[in-house]
Amino acid sequence: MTRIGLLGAAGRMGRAIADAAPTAGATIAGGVDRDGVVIGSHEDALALARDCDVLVDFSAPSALAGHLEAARTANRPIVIGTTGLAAEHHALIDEAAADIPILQAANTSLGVNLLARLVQQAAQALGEDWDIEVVEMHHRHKVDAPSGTALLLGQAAAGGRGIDLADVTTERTGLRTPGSIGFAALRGGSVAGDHMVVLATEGERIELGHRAENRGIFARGAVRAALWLAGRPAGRYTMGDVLGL
Ligand SMILES: NC(=O)C1=CN([C@@H]2O[C@H](COP(=O)(O)OP(=O)(O)OC[C@H]3O[C@@H](n4cnc5c(N)ncnc54)[C@H](OP(=O)(O)O)[C@@H]3O)[C@@H](O)[C@H]2O)C=CC1
Ligand SMILES: O=C(O)C1=N[C@H](C(=O)O)C[C@H](O)C1
Repeated sequence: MTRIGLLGAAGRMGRAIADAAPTAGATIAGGVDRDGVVIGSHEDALALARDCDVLVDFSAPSALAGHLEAARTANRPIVIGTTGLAAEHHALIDEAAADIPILQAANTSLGVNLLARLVQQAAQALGEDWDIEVVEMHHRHKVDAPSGTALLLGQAAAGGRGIDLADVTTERTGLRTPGSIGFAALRGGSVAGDHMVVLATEGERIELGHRAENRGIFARGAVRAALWLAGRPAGRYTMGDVLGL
């Protein structure tokens, strides 16, 4: 059975993945966090990487470089679910993906990845007189905003229009810029993750959305991604590859 090494093991997602693994077809080889061992006996990410088939990282952007280094040194595949990644983090992932298989996904649920396809199609079918706004709500503990998923959905919409998201993100004051894609982030309570893409024009609007009822959907998706990634050649992969979308 595939043995997962958990990075960020003490966190909400780390615990959810440890719970989901046995029924999703994997075992947990061990888990480490900022302060070392959480599950098993490995002292750090490198020791864990050497003793597992695939790493799964749901921690924080500041941990990414060290986790990639451990995966590379031990020659292990790694699933990265951490969000809040900047361009420099994506550059590190691209570089490491020359040597090892890496799957980076802002959202590992089937529903959100299908939603991204629907958003892409809708944006492609509708003209620029349809304004696009992405609204998300998460629990009070979340630190990054907009969520990684909101950005993923924004990128899907921009892709449908054949443009780069970076070129059409908008300021929140003054008159709305035509063709821009806007974001709104709400934080509160225990919301596992709600996302809504609103496409609005004069007289009508379309709302395409997804609500996560618990973290189990992300955890099962992460385990599925890990099973899929183990044994692949070096390269950078997406949940779309795993799910055949
Ligand atoms: N791709 C997806 O489908 C999903 C992605 N996420 C993302 O996963 C990440 C984790 O989410 P969540 O579990 O809720 O967050 P938590 O804060 O509960 O867990 C993160 C864990 O990582 C640890 N950590 C932080 N920095 C470091 C570091 N430098 N080195 C080692 N460990 C570190 C934290 O330790 P400490 O508490 O000491 O800081 C904590 O135990 C977030 O980026 C979130 O957005 C979440 C859900 C789904
Ligand atoms: O932090 C969370 O909880 C979540 N983060 C991911 C994101 O930023 O999109 C995925 C999910 O929405 C839950």
